[in-house]
Amino acid sequence: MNPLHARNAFVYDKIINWFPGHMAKGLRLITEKLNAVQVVIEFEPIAQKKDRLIVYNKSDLAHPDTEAVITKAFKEFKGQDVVFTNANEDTNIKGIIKYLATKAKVSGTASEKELTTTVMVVGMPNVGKSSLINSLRRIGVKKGKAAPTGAIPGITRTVAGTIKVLDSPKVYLIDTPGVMIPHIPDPISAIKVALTGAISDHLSDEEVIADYLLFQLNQAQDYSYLKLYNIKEPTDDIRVFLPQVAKYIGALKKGGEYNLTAAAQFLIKQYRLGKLGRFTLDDIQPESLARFLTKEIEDPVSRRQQKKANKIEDRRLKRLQQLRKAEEAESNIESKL
Ligand SMILES: Nc1nc2c(ncn2[C@@H]2O[C@H](COP(=O)(O)OP(=O)(O)OP(=O)(O)O)[C@@H](O)[C@H]2O)c(=O)[nH]1
Repeated sequence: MNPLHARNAFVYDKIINWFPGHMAKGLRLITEKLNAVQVVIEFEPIAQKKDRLIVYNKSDLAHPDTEAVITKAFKEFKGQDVVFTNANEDTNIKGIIKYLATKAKVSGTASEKELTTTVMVVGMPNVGKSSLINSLRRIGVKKGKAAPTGAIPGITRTVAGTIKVLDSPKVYLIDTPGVMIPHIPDPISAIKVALTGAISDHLSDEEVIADYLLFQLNQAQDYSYLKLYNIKEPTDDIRVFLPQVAKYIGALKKGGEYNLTAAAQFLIKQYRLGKLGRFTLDDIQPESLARFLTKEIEDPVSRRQQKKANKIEDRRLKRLQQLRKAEEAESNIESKL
């Protein structure tokens, strides 16, 4: 095998903006409903004021070494527990149910009081929110699918009603549509997000995503693609790589030319299914995680979003107070009549 002259860095400068109407609506509904829940299961930070449980789902696809580093960093810099799950295999689901049960509070009418936890599940499209809810339901109440799932982002379109995942105490979950920040400022992050399936593939060029995948594989000196697709020599050139993959899968256009888009789509799908092995796209070193977790507090986008969410929450509380006052005034009048 010839030594590979791999690229030192991946160069890409396209900014991807994807914030369809249903996401804007979803974000609004999530913020509005936040008052009604005790716990938020998050796939990324959104609700600083609530009890939060951060879930790293699809842990079966990530590099196994990353779990310990992430757990330690979240504990150290955020005092926050994280859970690693595989929602398709019900891995680590029992622990989540136990945690949610500990958060139950007394609710209901005076005659029928009960212990309840209401939980909102939030995160980017395609991270497995609905799959996690179904898994919690399978384990908690031994019941089948309640939330629709699928490999295309945007399956869940609205903030649905509650789904029971435990009987005693009662634990209810609220599924939400996948939401993203409207603007991903860094083009490489946008490719990573696209690779995870959080944005529609056609928005970012599939061949660029496949090129990034090749770059990552070569950086990790993971040449499993040679055996997988019957390729003789490692390459870091997507123009050399894609035709060989197209040949392997028999993707040809009408004139007999290799269909490179089909080859790129195939590779992306293989990555998402874990066929290219378990690896993590982000740099999960203790130092870079420390930088990320401390920067998050300073991130102007997060702060702006938080400020906006706080404002909405304050407005809702004010409105609630006004309504209560109006109700009290009305009942005073009625009692005098
Ligand atoms: N390998 C693996 N795949 C998973 C896991 N959880 C979910 N998936 C798959 O990921 C895809 C998306 O899952 P969903 O549960 O629909 O994701 P979602 O976050 O609800 O998606 P939106 O409705 O778009 O927000 C499906 O094809 C699932 O089978 C997991 O833990 N491991």
